[in-house]
Amino acid sequence: MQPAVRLRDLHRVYGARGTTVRALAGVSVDLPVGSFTAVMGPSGSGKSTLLHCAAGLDRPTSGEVHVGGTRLDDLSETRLTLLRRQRIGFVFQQFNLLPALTAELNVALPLMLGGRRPKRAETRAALAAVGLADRLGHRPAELSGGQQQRVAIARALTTRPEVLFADEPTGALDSATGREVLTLLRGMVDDHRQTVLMVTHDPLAAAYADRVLFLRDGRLAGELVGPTPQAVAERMTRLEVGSTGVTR
Ligand SMILES: Nc1ncnc2c1ncn2[C@@H]1O[C@H](COP(=O)(O)OP(=O)(O)OP(=O)(O)O)[C@@H](O)[C@H]1O
Repeated sequence: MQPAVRLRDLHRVYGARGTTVRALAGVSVDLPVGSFTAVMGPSGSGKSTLLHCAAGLDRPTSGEVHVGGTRLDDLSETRLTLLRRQRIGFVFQQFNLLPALTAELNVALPLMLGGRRPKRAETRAALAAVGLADRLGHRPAELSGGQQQRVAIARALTTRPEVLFADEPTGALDSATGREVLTLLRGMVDDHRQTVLMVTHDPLAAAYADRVLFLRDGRLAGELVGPTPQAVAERMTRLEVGSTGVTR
């Protein structure tokens, strides 16, 4: 079966002559449909760059990115924008909700941008699914951080994306709220066979995934299948000792 995401020999070099940074130095990996994968590694190891290239938010310098059967890295900007809207969902650390819009309208927005007039029942069902049926009319400033992240997840889910890309989705949340968000992501994979790729610094968060990919200096430096927080933390400690990047 075709993987949800296929990355082949991805390289990403930033900057020009003299001051170049090699953020990705040849990453190849497949994400099976209906899998939850976490990406970890020391600071500067290329995690966000990998996620952005895989999601079509950034273009690799060389290599191939496939989402479903579509090759992304050589699409025109217009077609890439359409594909992102229709087939990819995003959740970021800082929620990225529009402050002037209610929760309900924030959730409806991707469908509207896709040229559809969303049914009220649809957006309400998405908010109910993340436990926010009673917060439809609230604006982001009237919601807690965890509630805002749940709105962002509901928004990402309304288009039923093939792949959800999450960049530190629990980074701005306390641990209890973070666990709720991770349980929602886990449920998307288990109940709806969606595919999730999540960058995180937190071994507890990574342990919600089926598999953890470790990056070091822009390269894959191993993986853990069926990760436990302890095993992830141990592997991270070893990686940080050997990394040439800034460690934390
Ligand atoms: N737009 C850019 N221009 C120049 N260099 C960049 C750019 N984006 C990232 N880099 C560099 O590429 C490398 C990888 O960055 P990236 O953000 O992917 O790392 P990361 O593993 O996500 O780090 P962190 O855990 O600190 O968020 C770093 O050395 C970074 O400084």
